[in-house]
Amino acid sequence: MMYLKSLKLEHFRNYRECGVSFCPGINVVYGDNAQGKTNLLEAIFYLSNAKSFRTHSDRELIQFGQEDAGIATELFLGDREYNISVRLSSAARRRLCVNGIPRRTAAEFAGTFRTVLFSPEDLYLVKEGAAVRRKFMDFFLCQIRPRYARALAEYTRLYEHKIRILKDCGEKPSLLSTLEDFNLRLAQAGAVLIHYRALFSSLLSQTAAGIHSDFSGGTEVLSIRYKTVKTVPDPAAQPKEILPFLLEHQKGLYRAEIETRSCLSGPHKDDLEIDINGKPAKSFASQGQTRTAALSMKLAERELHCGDGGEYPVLLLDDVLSELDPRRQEFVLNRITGGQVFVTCCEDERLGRLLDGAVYHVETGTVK
Ligand SMILES: Nc1ncnc2c1ncn2[C@@H]1O[C@H](COP(=O)(O)OP(=O)(O)OP(=O)(O)O)[C@@H](O)[C@H]1O
Repeated sequence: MMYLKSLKLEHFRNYRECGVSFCPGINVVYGDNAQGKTNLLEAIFYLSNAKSFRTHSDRELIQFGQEDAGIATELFLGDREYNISVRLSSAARRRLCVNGIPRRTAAEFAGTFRTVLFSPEDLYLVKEGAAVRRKFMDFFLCQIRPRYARALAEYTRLYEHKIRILKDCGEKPSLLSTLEDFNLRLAQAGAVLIHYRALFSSLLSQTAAGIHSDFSGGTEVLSIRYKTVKTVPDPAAQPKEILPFLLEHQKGLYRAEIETRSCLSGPHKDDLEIDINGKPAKSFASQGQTRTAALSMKLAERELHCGDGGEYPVLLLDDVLSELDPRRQEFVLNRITGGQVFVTCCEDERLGRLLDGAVYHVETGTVK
């Protein structure tokens, strides 16, 4: 099992100094607005990902008026104990350590333990444009498949280059001669993305549907379908089998790409179509249904992590209980089993539904 035994914060956001122990099951953190609940989850997320989910600037994490900040945890993983720590400084490079040994890069540090986060922004997974859903797929796949991460980096680089060629070819028509090579390499990297996204989506769809059904007491059917380049007959096929179909699609759009000066063909337009009871969730889901669907997708992501690594990741649920009816709240508090969970909420009256686990009260940067 993977779980955080304790957390120490020093000058992190609104925490001056704080040490807290956690239980291996569900940990509910409640308190009024702006007391430090999300900050606590942010610290745990940082230890797992070497970055915040709210800001790109580490300086923002250091308490106002201070020069450095620290986050540290004792973590159980399998039957071993790890000490993971981060030191942030406004004047020097940050220090990332596992068991006292410095890790030079985020890639070397991140992933010692895994987290799955649900924050209010994840409602965009259901309601917003396709980019959010592609990011969701990419974030998961990059963590577990290095080949995918390499293909994505290559695709992004080539895509940006191709866009520049298409923009500049009006003034410099000679640039067009390089397009063929870019298109081939884009399609090669794109075929890898499509293959992995298709496998992921199919597992995600099955798992999230089962969770959503339980969550809604059997009243709702969630379905998720992967949408990619339409000439590809079987997106789960091996990349080399996908490649000719991508090249065919690119060919069909060659003129249009030059006329519109934009890249129209490839998996950078992929999406996940999400329906609830046969209707597009984007247009028709209520707020509670949207939250249930987004949360089911995140809980499915947690199951897929477990299927891949053999351990449940630590689940961080920020402000998930509001807008859910009592039965759905009960599901969150009591039916997510198998790994450690952190849930933040505002009022403690909901906690009457909590059967097991530990409750913490956060007030102006202190945890009791
Ligand atoms: N670098 C910092 N130094 C000191 N305080 C900070 C820093 N960054 C943020 N804060 C403070 O942290 C508080 C917000 O904490 P947090 O986002 O954890 O709130 P929360 O308890 O999750 O509230 P809500 O229920 O409203 O989401 C704010 O009062 C903010 O001013």
